[in-house]
Amino acid sequence: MVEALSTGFQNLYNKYTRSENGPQDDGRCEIYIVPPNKKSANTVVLVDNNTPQGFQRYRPKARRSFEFDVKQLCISKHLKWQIMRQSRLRTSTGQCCPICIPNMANGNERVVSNLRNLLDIYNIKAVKKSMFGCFVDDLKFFYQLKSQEYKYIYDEVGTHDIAQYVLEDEVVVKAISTVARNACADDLTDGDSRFDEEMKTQQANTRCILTVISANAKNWVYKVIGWFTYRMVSLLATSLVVQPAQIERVREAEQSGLPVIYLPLHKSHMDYILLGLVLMMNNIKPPLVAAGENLRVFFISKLLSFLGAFYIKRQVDTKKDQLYWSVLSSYIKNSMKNGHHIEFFLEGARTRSGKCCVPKAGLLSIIVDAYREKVIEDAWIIPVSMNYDRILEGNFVREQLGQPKKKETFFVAIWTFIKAICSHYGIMRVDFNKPYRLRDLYESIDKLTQLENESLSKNGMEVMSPTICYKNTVDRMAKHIVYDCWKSTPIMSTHAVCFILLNKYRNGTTLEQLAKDLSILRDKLSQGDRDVGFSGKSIEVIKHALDLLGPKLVVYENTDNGHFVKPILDVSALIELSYYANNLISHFMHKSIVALTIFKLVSQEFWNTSITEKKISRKELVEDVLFLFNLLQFDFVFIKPCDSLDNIVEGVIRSFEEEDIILIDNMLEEERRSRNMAKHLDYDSDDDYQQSYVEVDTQYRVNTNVSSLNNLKFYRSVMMPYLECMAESAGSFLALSESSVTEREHIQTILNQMHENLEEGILSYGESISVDTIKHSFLAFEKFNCLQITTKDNIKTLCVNNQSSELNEGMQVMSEYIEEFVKQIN
Ligand SMILES: O=P(O)(O)OC[C@H](O)CO
Repeated sequence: MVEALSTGFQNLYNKYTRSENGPQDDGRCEIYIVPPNKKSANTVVLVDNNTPQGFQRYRPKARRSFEFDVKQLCISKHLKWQIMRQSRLRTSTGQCCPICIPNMANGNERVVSNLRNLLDIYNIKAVKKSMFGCFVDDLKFFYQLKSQEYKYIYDEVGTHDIAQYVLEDEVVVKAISTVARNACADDLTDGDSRFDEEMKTQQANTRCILTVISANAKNWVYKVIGWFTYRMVSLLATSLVVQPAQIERVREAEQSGLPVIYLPLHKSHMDYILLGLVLMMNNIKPPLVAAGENLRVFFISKLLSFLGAFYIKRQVDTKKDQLYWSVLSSYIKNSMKNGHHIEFFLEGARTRSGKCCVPKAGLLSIIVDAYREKVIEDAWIIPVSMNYDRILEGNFVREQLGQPKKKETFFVAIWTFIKAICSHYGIMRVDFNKPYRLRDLYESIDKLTQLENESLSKNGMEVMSPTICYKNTVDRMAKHIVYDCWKSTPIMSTHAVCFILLNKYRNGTTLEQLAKDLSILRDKLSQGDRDVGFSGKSIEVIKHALDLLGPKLVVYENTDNGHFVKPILDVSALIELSYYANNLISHFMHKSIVALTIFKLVSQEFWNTSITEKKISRKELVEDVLFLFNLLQFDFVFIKPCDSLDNIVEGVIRSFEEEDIILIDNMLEEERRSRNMAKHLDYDSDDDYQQSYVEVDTQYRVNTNVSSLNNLKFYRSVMMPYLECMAESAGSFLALSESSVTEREHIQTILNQMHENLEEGILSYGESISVDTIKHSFLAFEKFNCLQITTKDNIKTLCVNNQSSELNEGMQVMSEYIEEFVKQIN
């Protein structure tokens, strides 16, 4: 992979001609070329004409003209959202992949699904209304819930509890003796007695690890806490929405006797609470939940453990921490074997940016191992997404701006709870993707990995070892699961409103215009088989969303021309707004990447003259899209392992044809046909024939009319903040006087530089300031061989100058290449 990336980049490097924006007199490189303020007919381009030299400036004065008052907030808090009353055909989202799980895939079926609000227990017919009122009825409902069996929980069943299984596990026993042997390797003088002593120490260690890891699920705690959580969620949210059809599928999977692996995308600490509550209220056995050790705080840790939480280290080096890893693996495997379901977050931590994070495959590999080692016959995979109009945590702005994460403590939790019940959070929604078998996904992805290995061997390249093959397979499985889940996540009202405001109306618009845009967006989402977490008239939806977002994020004022809505454009507000807007990136990311590339490929004169179209080469387009996919590989999962770049580009081009951005061409159809034919020949023919086929480069005709241009600009703006951040990061290394710098220090330098550039109007998007993306840029540059990262005593050091100074040159090219994407065209 590393080699493929660096070769790809080397090719770019070789053919690259330098941009005009090289280093300035003072040796610093100009980071940005600022866009022209080209005003268009339908005001898609956001321009402030008062700013000098046509720079875009988003530095608002503080405005406090928000209309909502306390009374209105109270009304809104108790207003039941109409959503559950609508019985209509909805897209059955979260279907299985038709390529990897063909036996379970149903295409884009639509189902009659009457969404249900679980907070309304009378409506869902969970309990009959009694004369004692809802408080007693709720209690009765939770008391009557089915008691689940948790037979192998530590300390509960005496000698045959799960701890014994783990302690007797061959792998754990081996790990104990290996660690003991390693520990006394430097002290051989004392012989066996020293080793025996060390064995005892490691056995005690194993028990300690197990005590921390083990969950202690208890039925009565589930019921009491379930009831309490239910009351709490009723206070915070207007509704907790689920799709009954999805719940039925989960129930079927759960009753099959196989373990169920719940894999939610991680947005909030509410995630595990909501998932448990939803399952419990539907009499489905809740899973054991892998929780980070950061949640082991006074009282709460015990409580969560009674609710099935097992605590794991946030980062485990499987080689250095061999004992820990073996105990954890054995605990999870034995739990599954003994009838437990498991829940964990593939992303590892809550998303700080609103979009999904690139998954980590560690825990998934334990599940796959269990299947391969025949500890379990198979398992059900259920990707889950929890969606919130507003998250309880408030926002992650501090962390995105480089401040350390606040530690979880008992008092912080209590304070968050008190703050939460004084506020309101709109709709919460839990969606379950269609369950599928672990075996099916594993076998399909493994086949792909084996094919790749075969092709490496055919081409005389070094083949992957079985360990690397297996690692790749599990990595790909994790990516596939997260990609599918993210793509099928419903869009909430706040997500849609923030998205439109940030990408179309940064300078504000009327409420009516916003409602029109929301209706268009709803149609587009529905055409793309995306579900939305709201219903009703667009104007009401917007009012609901604005109410939740509040005056710190949006200005909503009465003007002579009616109601005017405008996002607050200071950095903190922009980062928070983009957190919500980023939920839609999954729907627009491919179009955005292609739009960014088209802008790069068309030449300068294209925008100034009266030409009606401009041809661009498909080959170059695909190359640039590939470059962007690789550059942003630590921020996004762009592509499922079973899909191809070609397919994705082709899909975007076809939809750009429908939108008249790319002009339909008869020749193009011809070329498509011959390309498809060539593809088939590729599969069927022998090598000699393949070599004789020479692909002709297709030329796409880009339409230059105003509407096409504005659509392109809109799509481009979706991913632009990420590219701006990458460009800032690459540029920062060129201004570096030292050859190496610590990661921490350099992140701060980049953040300062970005704030300065934003102040001067050089940086267009305040939300591009993100510590996450900066860190990911370092990793990407390392893959491209432009940067070296070394870690010593947990301190990361970045180095751009090696002895041959090739790295620095690489970074120069990298910076200039990214500039080509972020520059704005005259
Ligand atoms: O987002 P983090 O880093 O606080 O991690 C959240 C995880 O749920 C911890 O289990």
